[in-house]
Amino acid sequence: MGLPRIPSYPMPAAAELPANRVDWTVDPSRAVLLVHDLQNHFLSAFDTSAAPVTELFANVNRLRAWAAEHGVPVVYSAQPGGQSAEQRGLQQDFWGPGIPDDPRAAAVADAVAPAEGDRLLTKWKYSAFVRTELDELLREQGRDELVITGVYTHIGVQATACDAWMRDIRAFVVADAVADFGADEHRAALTWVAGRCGVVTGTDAVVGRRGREVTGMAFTVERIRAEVADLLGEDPADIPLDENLADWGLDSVRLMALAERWRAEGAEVAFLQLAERPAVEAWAELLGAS
Ligand SMILES: C=C(O[C@H]1C=CC=C(C(=O)O)[C@@H]1O)C(=O)O
Repeated sequence: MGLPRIPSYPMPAAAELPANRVDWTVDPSRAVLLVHDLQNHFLSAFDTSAAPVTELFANVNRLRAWAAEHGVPVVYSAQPGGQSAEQRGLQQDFWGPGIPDDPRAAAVADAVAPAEGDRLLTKWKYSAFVRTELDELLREQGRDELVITGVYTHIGVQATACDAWMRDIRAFVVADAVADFGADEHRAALTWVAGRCGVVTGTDAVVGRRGREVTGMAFTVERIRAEVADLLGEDPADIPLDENLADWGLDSVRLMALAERWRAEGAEVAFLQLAERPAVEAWAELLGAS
């Protein structure tokens, strides 16, 4: 009993996604991003250095960056370790004792760890709505769309998407930001969601070129400074050119948002390069700014 060993399998590509029955598209002003159960215990069933987990982490981080850029609240669900048989209920019959009483096993994987301001839900059942405050949280914020990422596609992800439908909340399952016991279960879950309760989409389609129009503007020191100022809610004139922007509150999620935005415009710049020397002048050099 317990989790299977999951062999590596390729993440589905955009061309392989099932046809959706409805034509909803994600609206950042209505959406909440859910990172579902990406805890070390559940990920230990995979080789986390291989597909689909490598893509899963990268795509969840792209979505987190998109969320930071568009003011989309981010919610993490996580089950507690060391649950009693009573707390486990029927989960005990299907999966045994679950997450051990070990903080490392219960922690969200470092690669996608929550950022400051993200909400954490303690989860008890397959659906992230059951015995949690997810429903209230959406309603409090006047939001009715849930963008779902995490594991496992045919268990909690599918159950949460279905539960969202019961509550008239539009679920979007991001096909390449979820992972499963194998390619067959992954595909079957996506097909069921697309036909019965939500929309199946891909990371590119959510973050893609939708949020911010490609400006076609040349990179200049002033443009970079203005974008940094905009992200930090500061006046561009106050942003120093040669100081470490981490000291100005530029965290890794915002940094990812910038890398994502500039890459969408064709700039060959990686998050790690920006993180290495986080200053306007250094980035201007990287971007070949005039
Ligand atoms: C990651 C999930 O947890 C469930 C799946 C397998 C084992 C479980 C457990 O042992 O608690 C969970 O019920 C999910 O809801 O998809």
